[in-house]
Amino acid sequence: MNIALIIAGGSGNRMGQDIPKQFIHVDNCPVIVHTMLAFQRHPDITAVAVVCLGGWETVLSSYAHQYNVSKLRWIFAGGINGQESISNGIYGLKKNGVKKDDLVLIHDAVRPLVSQSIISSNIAICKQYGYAITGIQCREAILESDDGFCSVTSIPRDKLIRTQTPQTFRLENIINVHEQAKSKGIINSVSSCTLLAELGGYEMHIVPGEERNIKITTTEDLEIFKVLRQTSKEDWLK
Ligand SMILES: C[C@](O)(CO)[C@H](O)COP(=O)(O)O
Repeated sequence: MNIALIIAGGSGNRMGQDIPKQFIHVDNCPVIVHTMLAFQRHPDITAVAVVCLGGWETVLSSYAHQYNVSKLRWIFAGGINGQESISNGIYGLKKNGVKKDDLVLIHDAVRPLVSQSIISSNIAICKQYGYAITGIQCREAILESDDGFCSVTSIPRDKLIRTQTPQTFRLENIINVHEQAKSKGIINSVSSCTLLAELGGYEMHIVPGEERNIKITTTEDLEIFKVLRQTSKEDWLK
């Protein structure tokens, strides 16, 4: 089985809206539903699971029903940060009988423009190498700053990869990573790939990402999302 595990545990403070960003409507459909439908449409995705912000589970279920997200099978409780939310999701899958060799595509709820080809490549690369991380070459010059106002250092961009999601693992492997993190007291890693990097010793194979696979963080991103939907090559988006 290939399971999309969508992480929607965040409250979206940076958006400055009353509604968490994953539940904001764009073109009459909540962002998280756009995201679930992207996975639902992929023929190799067996099921969708969502790690949901507390108090929004019923809303999510009724949206899934309303928009016919028939592959949504599990909703798990969100954690206090990304690492804990992912952990809740993978242990939830294990408890619900997902097999250790099954693939888990961990994806941000607020990346609704993930393409069918990124999903296909994640599955293929994970099957071949064990760990698939979507990423995109850094094109900008990068400065390092402690306060955001002043910098005296730049970081060479040639080797820098900006990570996106999905980040894909066999269930057994990602559970093992979280077990190790627990035993080492690592509790606040920002993503699965940063956790693997902190633990060390993992070869994370990069799946080419896309600029349009944006993470909706600010109200400006919402505007960008609307425009990108209209100019998409993927017909079902329009
Ligand atoms: C996983 C991620 O999208 C990789 O770019 C990113 O780290 C998620 O960050 P957030 O803190 O959940 O917004």
